[in-house]
Amino acid sequence: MKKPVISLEGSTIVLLIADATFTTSFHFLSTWLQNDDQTLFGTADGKNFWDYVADEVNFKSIFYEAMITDFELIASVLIEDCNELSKGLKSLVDVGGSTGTMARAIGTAFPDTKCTVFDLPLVVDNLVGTNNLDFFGGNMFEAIPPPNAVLLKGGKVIIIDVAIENQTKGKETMETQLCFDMLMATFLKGKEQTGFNHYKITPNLGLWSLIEAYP
Ligand SMILES: C[S@@+](CC[C@H](N)C(=O)[O-])C[C@H]1O[C@@H](n2cnc3c(N)ncnc32)[C@H](O)[C@@H]1O
Repeated sequence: MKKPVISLEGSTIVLLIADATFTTSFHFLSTWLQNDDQTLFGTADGKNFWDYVADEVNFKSIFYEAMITDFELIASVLIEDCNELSKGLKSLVDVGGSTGTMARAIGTAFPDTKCTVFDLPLVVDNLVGTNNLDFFGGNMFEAIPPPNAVLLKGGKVIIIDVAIENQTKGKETMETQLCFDMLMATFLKGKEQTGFNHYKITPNLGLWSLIEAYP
């Protein structure tokens, strides 16, 4: 698979996190620190982040475009450098797999692996699969589709995320990872990953790492 070339200026993920939707929320920081709202985003916009994405057509397109661009790059590196991972893998579910960039790339590179993309109905409902790729809409906090049980039974949980403790990549990378961490903490009640040292971490996906967790 040919690696896409992405410049910093053109990187949709950079444009996304610099979008006013994110930056203006920080004007409400002092209010949020003094109220009981779960997220800064909730204080600034009055709604949950994913509801906002669903309602705001322009932001929704910037958001999912950024996911596609970012994950095209990550998929190409993953397939080239980590193809050991897919050995014997009959099926996989990409949870929060968005419009299927990653699963489509894996399905094309490994035709014997059946890939299911699981994401919110508003994201996947109109998407069309292929012979080894399908889409399943739902809420991961309520139910995970049956093929995921196969994936877990197969013995592998693969996480692609920012692993902050990996400080070998230099100051700029660390700063960008911390910027993501700040966005996760204020927008989604989450955080980037720390404390995964007991899993195998391969930090070869730019800002992201491949984290292999085995049940
Ligand atoms: C940061 S994006 C991940 C990008 C994605 N892995 C890709 O390949 O482009 C997070 C994804 O999780 C999805 N998501 C958010 N809440 C969800 C939920 N409760 N259940 C399922 N998917 C969810 C979003 O729609 C979004 O596509």
